[in-house]
Amino acid sequence: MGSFTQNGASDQVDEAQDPLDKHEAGDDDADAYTVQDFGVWRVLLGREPSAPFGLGVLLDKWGSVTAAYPLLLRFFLEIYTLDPHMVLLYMFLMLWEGTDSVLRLYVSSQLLKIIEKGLREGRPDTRAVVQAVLARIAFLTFSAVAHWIRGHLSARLQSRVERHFEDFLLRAELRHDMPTFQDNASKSQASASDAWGAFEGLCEAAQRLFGVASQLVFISQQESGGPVFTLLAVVRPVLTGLTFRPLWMKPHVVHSENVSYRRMRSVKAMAAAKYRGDIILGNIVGWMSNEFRRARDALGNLSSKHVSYLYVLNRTPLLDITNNWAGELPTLYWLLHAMLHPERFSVTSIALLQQYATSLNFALQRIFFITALVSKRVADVRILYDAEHVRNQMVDGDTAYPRDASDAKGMDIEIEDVSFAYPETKAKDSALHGVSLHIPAGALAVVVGANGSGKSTLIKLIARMYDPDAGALRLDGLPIARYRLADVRRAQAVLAQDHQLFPLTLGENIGLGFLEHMDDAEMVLAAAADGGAAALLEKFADGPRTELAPVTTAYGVNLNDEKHKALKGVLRKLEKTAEVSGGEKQRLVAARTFMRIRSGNIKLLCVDEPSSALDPQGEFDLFERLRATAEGKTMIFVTHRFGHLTKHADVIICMKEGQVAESGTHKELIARSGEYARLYNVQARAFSEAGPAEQVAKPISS
Ligand SMILES: Nc1ncnc2c1ncn2[C@@H]1O[C@H](COP(=O)(O)OP(=O)(O)OP(=O)(O)O)[C@@H](O)[C@H]1O
Repeated sequence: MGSFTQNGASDQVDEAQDPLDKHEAGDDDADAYTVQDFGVWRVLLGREPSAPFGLGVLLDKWGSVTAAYPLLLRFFLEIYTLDPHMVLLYMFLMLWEGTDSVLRLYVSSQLLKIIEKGLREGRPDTRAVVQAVLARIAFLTFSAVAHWIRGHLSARLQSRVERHFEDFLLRAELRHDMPTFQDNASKSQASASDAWGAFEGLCEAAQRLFGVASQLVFISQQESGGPVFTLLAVVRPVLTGLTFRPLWMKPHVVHSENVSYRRMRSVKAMAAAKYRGDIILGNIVGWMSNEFRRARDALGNLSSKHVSYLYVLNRTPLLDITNNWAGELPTLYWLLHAMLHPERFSVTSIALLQQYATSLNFALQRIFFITALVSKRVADVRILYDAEHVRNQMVDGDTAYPRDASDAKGMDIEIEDVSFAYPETKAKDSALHGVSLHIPAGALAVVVGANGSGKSTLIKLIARMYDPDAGALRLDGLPIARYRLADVRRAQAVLAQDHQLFPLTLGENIGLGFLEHMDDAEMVLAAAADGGAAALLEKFADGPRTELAPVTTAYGVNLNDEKHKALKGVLRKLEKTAEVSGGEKQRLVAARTFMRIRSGNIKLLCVDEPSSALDPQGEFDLFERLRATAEGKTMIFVTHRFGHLTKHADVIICMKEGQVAESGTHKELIARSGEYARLYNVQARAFSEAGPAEQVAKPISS
């Protein structure tokens, strides 16, 4: 018999053959990759240009950097215009810090030379020593001050840049229509912090390049340095840099196939607060401990250290040996030089040569590291700007709605042979197929039908959240897609079952229905009363100014000591969230719709079962007020309850399996004894079979 569990974690350290193995690199497969295991990790390594010592990769990356020049120019100009003075000063200080090493070398070489001269002549030149020491102190002081100023500038500039790109990304994302938003491929992977990372990283790369260039020039011109020494000192860092190919620089995918490791992780995840109730009630504490221990024992010595670390361990020691030998070249040069020109040699020159070699080695190694990062920074900038090129899948129209200033208060809706499947279920079952119906302006339509029959989908198409795949949907005689989307939205109010409360005040949550009067306290309170939320507002001390779920910024650190009880108390009171019940939330959302109806622009009101959590009286009151407030406008109510609404309906549309099963008035549909009558009778029977008390709520009779 099959099992649902990954049982026997202990005997499953060795896993079955990975099905991905068969994708191993083939010569003609552009996307090929190879599979390697490191500890508990399986790494799929993408193919890269093969070149000796990674030189090809390096050139390739620089190529991509130069190709991105126009984009980088835009990026820097955009940041520059945020605060030109601050940006220029920041960049100047960055470059200045780049010369830090060469200035350090210069100052200490001067000091060493003066000391040596003093030692040789038997009497130190006090004046020169004092001057050199003062120069060194001045340089160190200036350096520290420059660093301090840059730290301050960096904190401000970073926030400025991040906010600027947060705004950019927010605008790019907010303009997406529903299908685009739901399409994962259109989601930007960029973040505002990447923007700052790119700016800072690129400035740092320039700083390092400047620093290395100045060191190379300085050292090659020194008496105790020279071009040959400079060349030899460069060999080791260049070799190390070119052979430096850590995992993070390679295109790769990491995952773990190890059942024991995965089991350990999932049991550990089960300790989270949200599972605690189920764990206690299910009495599975003992099982969890045993399972964890079994998995732990099965893993034995297999390493689960970060895969980057394990990857580096895997490389041949020959590279390290060669690099270390290359590092000895400057020493060999000194020895040779000392043997050939013993008169030119001194302790100072040896100290200086050593300093030069160390400094160059460090600076050049940093350059290779930074170079690897530069191409990532450039890619980040590209991804950032790509966010604005995502095209909406729905095309906006250019006709104003309404087309004329007619007195018609309602919206005429014609649907002809419409079919539609949700983007993520394309090619599978359609949510609607061959739907045709007509709701005249000012009519009250009630849509009924079983779960999943397509009622909400119909509303979503009328509200142009999606476009039909086939057929025509006309508003006031013109295809909906011909109208400007913003105009259509302004003329519609949709109250559905899945609205959310925003992390704003209660008043704002209502006021958002009519932006121009959002701060009109009187109007907000009146809308709250219509939505049945007036009593709720009074419940909170801050009334409409209450924030239910304030944005949380507060946190405390190291407050466990008794001494910090007061601070802990303050933290507990800060940014406290408040709760409302499901029914109260629906009342607040309904109040927002009443606010929207008050805008005076509404020609269509769609109400899609917004009352699932309301008590019967609340639901009755809500529907009555909605009908009264939207009198004369077209109204579409989606409901499962056959009650007072169907009595008032001009047309009832009965949906079944994505199609209109039938439509007509209540009387007509009951007389037809079709799907509507069947659904109606299911409810009616429940009432007629119940006792007399329940019969009070009996549905309307035919
Ligand atoms: N966002 C979505 N993505 C994919 N399929 C969806 C989505 N929303 C609805 N569907 C599917 O479309 C079909 C019609 O759903 P719809 O929500 O219109 O039904 P409904 O009649 O309003 O149902 P209910 O009475 O349960 O609210 C269902 O098969 C449903 O699973």
